[in-house]
Amino acid sequence: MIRLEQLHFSYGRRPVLKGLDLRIEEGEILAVLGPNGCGKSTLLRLLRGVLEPASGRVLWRGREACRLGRRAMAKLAAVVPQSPQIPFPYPVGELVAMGRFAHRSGLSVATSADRRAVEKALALTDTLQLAERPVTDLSGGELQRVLLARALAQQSPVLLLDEATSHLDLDHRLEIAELLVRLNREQGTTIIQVSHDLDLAAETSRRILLLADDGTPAALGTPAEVFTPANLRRVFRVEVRVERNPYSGAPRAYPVARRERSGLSFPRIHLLCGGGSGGELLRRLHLSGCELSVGPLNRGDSDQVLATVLDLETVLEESFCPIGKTALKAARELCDRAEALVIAPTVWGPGNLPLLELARHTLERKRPVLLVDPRAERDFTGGHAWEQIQALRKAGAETVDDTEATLARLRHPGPANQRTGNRQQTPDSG
Ligand SMILES: Nc1ncnc2c1ncn2[C@@H]1O[C@H](COP(=O)(O)OP(=O)(O)OP(=O)(O)O)[C@@H](O)[C@H]1O
Repeated sequence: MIRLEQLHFSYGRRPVLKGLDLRIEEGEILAVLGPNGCGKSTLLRLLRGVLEPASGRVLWRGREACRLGRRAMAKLAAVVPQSPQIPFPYPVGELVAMGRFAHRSGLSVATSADRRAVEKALALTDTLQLAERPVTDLSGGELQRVLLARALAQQSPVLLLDEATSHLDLDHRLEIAELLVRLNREQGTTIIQVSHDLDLAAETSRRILLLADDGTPAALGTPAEVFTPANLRRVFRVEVRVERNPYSGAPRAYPVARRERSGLSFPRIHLLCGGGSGGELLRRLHLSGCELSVGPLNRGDSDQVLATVLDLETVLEESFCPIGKTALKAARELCDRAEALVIAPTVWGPGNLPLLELARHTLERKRPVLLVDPRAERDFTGGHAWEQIQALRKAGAETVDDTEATLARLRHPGPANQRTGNRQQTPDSG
């Protein structure tokens, strides 16, 4: 029904949309998602023919959108705009009746069909009680429902919605979402909705077009195909965990954390931790935007669970098992790829003692090793771990007090600063 062919658009010299190819079939529900300013509303304007592409075409049943004319377009598509300026205090009923203009000629009076369409649209959007109120007095959410009523009164086969539920309370948001799905199912209305509500888009749409911030298409497919942590991270620069809504089965994206863009001087870091000693370091290093790998960690260890949530490259060892040769070898490979090794304030026992080999190995490769708040009292190996830690310090491992100091050190490419100097600790000093 609608075809976009190699669509490019610029405002002046500033390109906004680049290379969009898309087919929208009759009866489809398509959501267009993407960061602020990526060109979603511009795409709707191009679809309506209000804007003309710089190159490429927008075709409605084979006819170019920008050549269709206002009345012909209104018969094909009704629009719910993002934030319209309505300067005149029309009564709501009158504004909704304006949706009928494509069906009327000149100043002809409203027919009973027009009146029925308006009443039905007011009823469906729960705005009948607002019919006499001036539109300028409405709240944001009421106005959105009235604008949807105007679009419904138009009885066009296609609805173009630009963030049409952004001001609605939960009850009305769900009601309008259900209404759109019902219109689509019962009347075959094609719906193209721009939204920032990822979950609602996934619940109601059959396909999602994800635009990147440079206006290129980043992904197109079913919600399950498009909602992957990698796609959403790339487009929104946010770490998300994708789960399924247990009631509807639709994918649901939970933001885990925003990645800071200010990088560390060491773009790739390996972290040794375990037993919860890595919690804050894992989160903060991950947020810093560096590539973080971790392990070996025993399955089920709380640090391992957090590393999985954060989608980190992790070397695993079986639950409650000492760190074995295979895991150690895999971790050594990750250490070789890292520019720095951080060792969390871990409790040392015979099971994880071999990890300290990784620190020696990293120092031999002339890469920094940071020991975060090491303490003799955490050594449960009869002094072996503490002995090795002291040897590591002599060989150049740096001591840092806490997570903050670790990040501060990693922001600087040079050797340890005075605060992170090798504080001597004896088994008694703690
Ligand atoms: N009339 C205009 N003239 C010049 N630039 C414009 C115009 N309209 C929009 N832009 C710019 O084009 C880019 C895309 O705007 P658009 O409104 O399509 O983005 P959007 O994805 O809908 O954003 P949002 O999610 O914030 O609503 C933005 O950088 C915007 O500032």
